[in-house]
Amino acid sequence: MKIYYEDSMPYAERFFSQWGECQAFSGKTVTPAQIADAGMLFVRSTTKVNQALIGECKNLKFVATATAGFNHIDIEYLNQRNIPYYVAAGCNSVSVAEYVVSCLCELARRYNWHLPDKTVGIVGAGQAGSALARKLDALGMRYLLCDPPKLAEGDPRSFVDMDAIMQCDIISLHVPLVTAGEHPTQHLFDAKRLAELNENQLLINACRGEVLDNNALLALYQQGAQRKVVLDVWENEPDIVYELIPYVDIATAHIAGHSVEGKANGTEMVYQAAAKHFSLPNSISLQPMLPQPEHAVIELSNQPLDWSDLYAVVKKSYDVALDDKTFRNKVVSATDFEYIRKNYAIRREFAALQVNAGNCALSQAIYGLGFSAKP
Ligand SMILES: NC(=O)c1ccc[n+]([C@@H]2O[C@H](COP(=O)([O-])OP(=O)(O)OC[C@H]3O[C@@H](n4cnc5c(N)ncnc54)[C@H](O)[C@@H]3O)[C@@H](O)[C@H]2O)c1
Ligand SMILES: O=C(O)[C@H](O)[C@H](O)COP(=O)(O)O
Repeated sequence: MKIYYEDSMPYAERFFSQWGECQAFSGKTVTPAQIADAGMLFVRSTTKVNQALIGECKNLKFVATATAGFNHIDIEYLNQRNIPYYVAAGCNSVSVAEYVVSCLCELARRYNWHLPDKTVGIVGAGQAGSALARKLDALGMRYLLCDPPKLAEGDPRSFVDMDAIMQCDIISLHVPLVTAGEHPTQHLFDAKRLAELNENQLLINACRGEVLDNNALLALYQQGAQRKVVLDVWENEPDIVYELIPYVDIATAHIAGHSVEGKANGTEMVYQAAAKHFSLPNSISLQPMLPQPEHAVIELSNQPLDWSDLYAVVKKSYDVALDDKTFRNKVVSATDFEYIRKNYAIRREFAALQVNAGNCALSQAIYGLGFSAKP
């Protein structure tokens, strides 16, 4: 059975070639004819899987995406054709949470905030929102969760409504793009909600661009309003509202989930799911393929720790300010946006860094964030 995979899936060749003939394609240029004989189709979010692309794939038996979001897949169409599909749920939740932590540390330094004084409103308490909550616990920060679907399912955690979220110092969005139904998220932050925020609150969007009305935000800025905003995702990527970039505090190119582990987990999860579906061999594991991290050990045990040490450890592992700088200097077109995503620097998750931080409240916070203790 012929396997096609999007060329942005790391380690795909090594995982899938054991099962037979497999071929990479570019999400940007793929044509229906190119994948017409596909038996399995593995993608990331830049390939739109719909009738236009797979209408002629008569032998297609399985579709999978190595991403958490799946709004690029026409599920109704797959269901109509009885083609099973798989989503790598949670593959990059730690990466997204660490992106948000890096933003918090960067902005705490910039605005002289003491993070434990801040309350965070997490909208969407799924994999990424929950991973963030665990990191906030480590930092001693208070948070509220808003997730009406989870509440309706009987999730035992406490949930609040959007009115309570709007009172939080920091609001972090982790919902899927949902355009219809009982709990839509498209333009959840519309002109009205954006206007209701005050200039000291921080709004972070690292889920889908369409959850925040980008033109409404631009209009607000152009009227002279001050808003603290972090945008990793944008409406209409890659051809985004470029005029927004100078106004926002941190601007990045949809890379919150792009740690080495976050992307590679997606490929491995797709491999395991396809192996299970077709009863294929599944003995290849990801861990030995991962590269050694650059800053393997940080020694802090000989000094009294303060918050600046914690920020420095986070920065050494992942410095979102560098991504922001690259973005600001480079992005004036869709091609630039795509270029940054395709050529993104190697970024490891906190766990890849060993820290010897001694034993005090802040060293516990460092380990709680996910950094490994030096043996
Ligand atoms: N920037 C990135 O690189 C990046 C990386 C991963 C995921 N994402 C995006 O973030 C989204 C969330 O990721 P995840 O892994 O946590 O997915 P998830 O499915 O585990 O969690 C999403 C949560 O949002 C909740 N939700 C749905 N509608 C809601 C609403 N109206 N209000 C509040 N909550 C609502 C769901 O019940 C669910 O618990 C993905 O769908 C994807 O679009 C972006
Ligand atoms: O939904 C997800 O998992 C993320 O948004 C992911 O980073 C998107 O994947 P990409 O566009 O890199 O294929």
